[in-house]
Amino acid sequence: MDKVFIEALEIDALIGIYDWERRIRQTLVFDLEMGFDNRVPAASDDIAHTLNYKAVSKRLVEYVSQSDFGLVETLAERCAQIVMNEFNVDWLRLKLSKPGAVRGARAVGVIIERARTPQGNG
Ligand SMILES: Nc1nc2c(c(=O)[nH]1)N=C([C@H](O)[C@@H](O)CO)CN2
Repeated sequence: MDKVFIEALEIDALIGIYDWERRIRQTLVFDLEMGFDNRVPAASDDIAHTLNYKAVSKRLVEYVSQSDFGLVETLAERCAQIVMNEFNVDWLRLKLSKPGAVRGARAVGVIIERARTPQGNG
């Protein structure tokens, strides 16, 4: 399967379960892999036929910077739904890292993989 990816997209957000986290903004890092048949845009050389990684990035920045959740799990799930629903993506892997959240760890976070289940005709 072909993919389009976004690596290390940094977005500041209000996130976390502790009181001190409710008073600051923290930088989150997003890595996305999205299934897409890249033969179509390759044949036409037309940006309109792509899964446009700039458009996806812009939408995520818009959403995440306005978001306010306790858990990274919740934010990751919402982002996955936005990408799948608004950009017609059937499969994705999303890694959401929270750098510096745990002393001694470079980053912590979640990796989720989501696939749209094919609809039967019965
Ligand atoms: N699985 C998770 N564990 C933790 C989360 C989380 O969102 N998912 N969050 C925290 C705190 O907010 C932490 O990031 C502050 O250091 C702890 N564990």
